[in-house]
Amino acid sequence: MNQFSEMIWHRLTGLMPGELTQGELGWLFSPHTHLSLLARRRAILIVNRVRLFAFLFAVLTPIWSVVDFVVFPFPLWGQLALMRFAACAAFASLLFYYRSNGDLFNAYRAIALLFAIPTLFYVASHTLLTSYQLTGMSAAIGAGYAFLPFVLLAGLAVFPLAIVESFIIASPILICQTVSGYLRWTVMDWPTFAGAFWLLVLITGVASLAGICQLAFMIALVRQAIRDPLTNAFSRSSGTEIMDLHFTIAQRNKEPFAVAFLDLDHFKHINDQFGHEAGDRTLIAMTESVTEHMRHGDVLVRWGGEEFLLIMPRTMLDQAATAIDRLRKAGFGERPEGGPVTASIGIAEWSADRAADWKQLVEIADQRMYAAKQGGRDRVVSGEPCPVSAVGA
Ligand SMILES: Nc1nc2c(ncn2[C@@H]2O[C@H](COP(=O)(O)OP(=O)(O)OP(=O)(O)O)[C@@H](O)[C@H]2O)c(=O)[nH]1
Repeated sequence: MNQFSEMIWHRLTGLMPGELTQGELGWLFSPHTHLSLLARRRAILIVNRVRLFAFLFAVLTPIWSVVDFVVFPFPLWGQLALMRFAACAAFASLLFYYRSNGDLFNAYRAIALLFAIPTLFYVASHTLLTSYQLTGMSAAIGAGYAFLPFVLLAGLAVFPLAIVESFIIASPILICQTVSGYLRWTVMDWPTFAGAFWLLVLITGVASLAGICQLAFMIALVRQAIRDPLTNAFSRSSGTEIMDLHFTIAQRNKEPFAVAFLDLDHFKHINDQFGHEAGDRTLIAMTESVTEHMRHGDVLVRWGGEEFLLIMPRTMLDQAATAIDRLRKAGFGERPEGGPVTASIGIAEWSADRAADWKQLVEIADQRMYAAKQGGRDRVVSGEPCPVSAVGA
């Protein structure tokens, strides 16, 4: 990127709420690389918003029958009232029976169901209304029924969606509109239809932008909530959530899943001799080095003061030992008095160590870390009863 385009890029990204990092900006485009914690929180939020939407529509849809009753002849208002009560029942079912399980596909299904109800109502009511010759006030109110696709697409603004998601959700409605215009199913003349379609596209664009801004806010908020502010590693509370998630996946899919418990050696000495700030800098340097050299998909959690947990999904015990070896070779930074920062490390893998749950898995890794301390520090213990790898002790 040249200087000018870099400046423009910086200006643009500075406009995003929460000042997203370069990597996070890609998350606004597509959800496929989102962190599992972000995906889970977003799935829950989307389903909650679907239910809120369903509540509003369940209340408002039957109320409008009063207007239909005043302006439309019988049996038109009666038929519309039946459709409205059917739609109301569908919205109420969505409100009462749909719950989030934290899965994104479950959230997409909720949006699809929410949009399907007014779409069916729109098709049925539109077909019915075109069979009547309405004039005056009833024609004006009847025309209002044609606005339903606009309301639906504007409704996208309620959800924290990435660009690709908004596009996928909006395209069936836009395609249906195009087809109905092309086949002259619409009662509008061609220029009016083209103008209305253009407006629909604009509304989709603005609603998608609102959705992206919501997503950007959410990314920034989730980052603040799940990261340790000093080291930028994951905080303990989010670490437990990630452990729970990966343990369940590993158990369900019978996949390997390893963790390493890292505790820096003689860290208190750094604080005592060189002050707390030097200690902080050491922790930051250690985290940066591990983050740089760990595998994509692994997660570093600050478990306590100078204790860290490295979560390694789909990793067997020997593969975890190789990964830890690589991290140790890359180093954990330098002590203020000179010499390398070292760590005592315990590794455990759920099936090899027969851990019943993630807490037990962490407990085993913790015990092995303690064994590494007892064994003289600066070493790795990855199995009982004795250290299998003790380097540089
Ligand atoms: N600078 C800094 N120090 C911290 C932080 N959190 C915990 N500590 C310090 O880390 C030190 C941990 O000391 P110990 O548990 O005795 O561990 P150690 O000195 O590394 O000794 P061994 O683990 O036995 O090798 C304590 O002095 C804590 O105050 C932090 O965020 N910043």
